[in-house]
Amino acid sequence: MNLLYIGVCREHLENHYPLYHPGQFMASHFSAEELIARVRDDNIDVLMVDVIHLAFDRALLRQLRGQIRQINFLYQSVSSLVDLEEAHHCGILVTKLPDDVYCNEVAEFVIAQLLCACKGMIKFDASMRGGTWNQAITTNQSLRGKTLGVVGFGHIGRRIIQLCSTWDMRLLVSKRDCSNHPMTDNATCVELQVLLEESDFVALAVPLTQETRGLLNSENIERMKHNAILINVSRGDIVDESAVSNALLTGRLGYYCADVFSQEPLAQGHPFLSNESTILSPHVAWSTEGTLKKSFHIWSNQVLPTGRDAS
Ligand SMILES: NC(=O)c1ccc[n+]([C@@H]2O[C@H](COP(=O)([O-])OP(=O)(O)OC[C@H]3O[C@@H](n4cnc5c(N)ncnc54)[C@H](O)[C@@H]3O)[C@@H](O)[C@H]2O)c1
Ligand SMILES: O=C(O)[C@H](O)CO
Repeated sequence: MNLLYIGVCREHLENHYPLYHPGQFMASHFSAEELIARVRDDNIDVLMVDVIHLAFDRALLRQLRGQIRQINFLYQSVSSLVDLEEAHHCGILVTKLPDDVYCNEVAEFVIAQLLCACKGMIKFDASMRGGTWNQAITTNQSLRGKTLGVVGFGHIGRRIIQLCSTWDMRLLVSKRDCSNHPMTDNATCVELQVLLEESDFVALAVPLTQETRGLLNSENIERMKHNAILINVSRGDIVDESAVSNALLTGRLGYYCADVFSQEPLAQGHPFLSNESTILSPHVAWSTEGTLKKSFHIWSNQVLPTGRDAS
């Protein structure tokens, strides 16, 4: 079998799972034509995918039909990355990580982002490294008595609520349908609009779908409290990044903490990089030493042996 690793951090793979299947490596930026040519020229039959800028849509899958047996994602959530029905028609097996490999770690990361923003960690640290002892560079905020709103109540959203349930905060969640469970796990289920209007901190924990793309647009950002903190570990395109940048510049939003971006890696010169009210990380919320090992192990074991096809 011939594997092509796409957008994978090779150093992580080598450090945490030296038993990985040998294969070729490709960076994450390329056109559909380049991918098709590479697959054909190197007789690739399995794609091992982490960061990628293309979606495996109908047209691309049809071009890969007959050559690629499997697309194996190092992701829990692949809804926005591949047309699953078409892949099935094309005889391409799509595999992904199970849903609960690292939801705890992502929830912990959200809390780290929240604390960093509320406690001014980055600003105090930068000011000290700049040689000043300035206690007034920013002001700490308490979490007690504040309202945290979590959009999406799946594996990650539920874990965030669980972890925060002893902090004397008011906890809100928005789900697609609250009617059966208005109160759950110490959190009150409300409509998105209410959550945005009443939360001091908003964390996004929804998949990228047609419904959630651009969910945090300028109109919805306007609904948020002045100086609110917005946290995004879900997918970059769930927010309108330029609306967020503007809201940070005008002081409408207090902080944007983001682990995910519309385009990854984030382009040099992106407005988020020069804004003091962003806290940024390179899509690592999921990756602790333990989850890296576990994920690489599961991912490698999912590779279909040669001779077996997707059916
Ligand atoms: N940054 C990272 O390292 C990292 C790691 C894992 C997952 N993620 C992202 O986080 C997302 C959430 O992960 P999860 O494990 O909680 O997924 P999940 O599928 O367990 O939960 C998502 C929840 O969102 C709900 N939902 C969907 N559309 C909604 C909408 N319009 N309004 C309200 N709720 C809606 C779903 O019903 C579901 O309950 C993933 O889809 C992925 O994009 C990021
Ligand atoms: O969806 C996922 O599993 C994460 O974003 C990890 O890349």
